[in-house]
Amino acid sequence: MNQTTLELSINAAARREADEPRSPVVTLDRPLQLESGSTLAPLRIAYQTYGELNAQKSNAILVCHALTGDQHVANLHPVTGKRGWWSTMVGPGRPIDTDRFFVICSNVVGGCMGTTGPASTNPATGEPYGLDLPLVTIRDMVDAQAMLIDHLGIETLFCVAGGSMGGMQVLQWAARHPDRVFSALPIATAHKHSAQNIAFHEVGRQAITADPDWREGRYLVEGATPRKGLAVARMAAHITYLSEPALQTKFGRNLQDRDARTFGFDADFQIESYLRHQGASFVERFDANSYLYVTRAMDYFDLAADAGSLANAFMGTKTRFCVVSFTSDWLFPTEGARQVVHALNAAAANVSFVEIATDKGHDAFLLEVPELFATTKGFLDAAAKTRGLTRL
Ligand SMILES: CC(=O)SCCNC(=O)CCNC(=O)[C@H](O)C(C)(C)COP(=O)(O)OP(=O)(O)OC[C@H]1O[C@@H](n2cnc3c(N)ncnc32)[C@H](O)[C@@H]1OP(=O)(O)O
Ligand SMILES: N[C@@H](CCO)C(=O)O
Repeated sequence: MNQTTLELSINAAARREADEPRSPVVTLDRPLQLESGSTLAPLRIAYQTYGELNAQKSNAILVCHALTGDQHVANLHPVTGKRGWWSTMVGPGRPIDTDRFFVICSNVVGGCMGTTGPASTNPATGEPYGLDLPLVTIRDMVDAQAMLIDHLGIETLFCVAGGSMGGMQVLQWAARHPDRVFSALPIATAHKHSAQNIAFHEVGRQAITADPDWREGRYLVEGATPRKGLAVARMAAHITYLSEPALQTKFGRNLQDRDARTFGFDADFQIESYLRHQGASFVERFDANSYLYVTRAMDYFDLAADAGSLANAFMGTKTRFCVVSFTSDWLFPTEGARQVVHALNAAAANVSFVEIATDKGHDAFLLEVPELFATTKGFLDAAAKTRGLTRL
């Protein structure tokens, strides 16, 4: 995406948001103090809300998005035109029921859908930040969200929920703001990024920075776009979101629109064609520098190291937790979820744990998995009862 296209996309989002009164972008006066020691100002946060905030402001659910997600949880996406990434989960009568709850989701700091990120204008130069944006962490993402929640006048969130990197934010919220999180639903996640996951991220980043059109991160200023590098990064990453049985069932060794092998390097196999499609469509909706920043934020995440031990991170918490994992998720395996559950038990927290049997892999949290819907609904219903939340 060159600068013009990116601006068109962001402007399209802004135009759409202007049409929708509950889709604002807020510019906060207070600078964001980053974990690195730098500050970020002005801080722009783009967000979406669904449902109504009750008079007591006690029914707010913050949904945290994953690596390449954004605030468009349950509405049509302004760039792709597709339905929101969790529209199966969030909406009237859905497990996260917007007839009952007020749902908020903001684009993370470092992202590319309206919140301050590397494509935003650096006030010091008048040009896109590029790599001059300070590094951001999961904690910084959460601190920015806390500023948004303050701005909305909400003291305590009824629930913070999310999958993958969204789940990291859930854990960080519970550890950093225990009094502001009544319940927490971390899905397909871990308290730290594993060596294997850092390795996959590094492959993706190398693909981007090796693209001559990356231009040391100045591609927006220089009118280029590292499309090939970003597409390859996505292709490699996308494999990790699926599972071997799912790939086998979906594609096997089937040929793509061919009766016989061509004995060349075209996308002979369906799986090759599929990955090329995933790479090409990703480039249309995501910014390469954002990919560097947000993957790096995940790499640095390590709640146990920050707190001395994982149990310390949650000691004394009153938040009730439901930790969810998927049997075929090899990116965030169940073992990582168990470590979180053990630490929560050691911290005497109120925690339940659900491992869902599925062959859909890591991205199961984005798909129609009835057990995930039932778990989410059951957890929220029980928490709402404890909280004394009645219907609106
Ligand atoms: C918070 C967040 O995480 S937001 C970001 C989440 N969104 C994404 O990650 C988007 C890309 N990821 C995906 O599509 C993920 O696979 C999922 C899990 C979200 C969706 O999974 P599914 O519904 O099973 O879709 P599937 O993986 O089969 O992909 C379907 C796409 O592949 C295309 N496709 C399928 N087979 C082939 C093939 N042989 N050759 C080329 N393209 C193919 C389809 O046409 C479809 O394209 P479209 O998305 O442009 O309409
Ligand atoms: N496929 C999702 C989850 C990755 O962890 C995304 O792109 O954000």
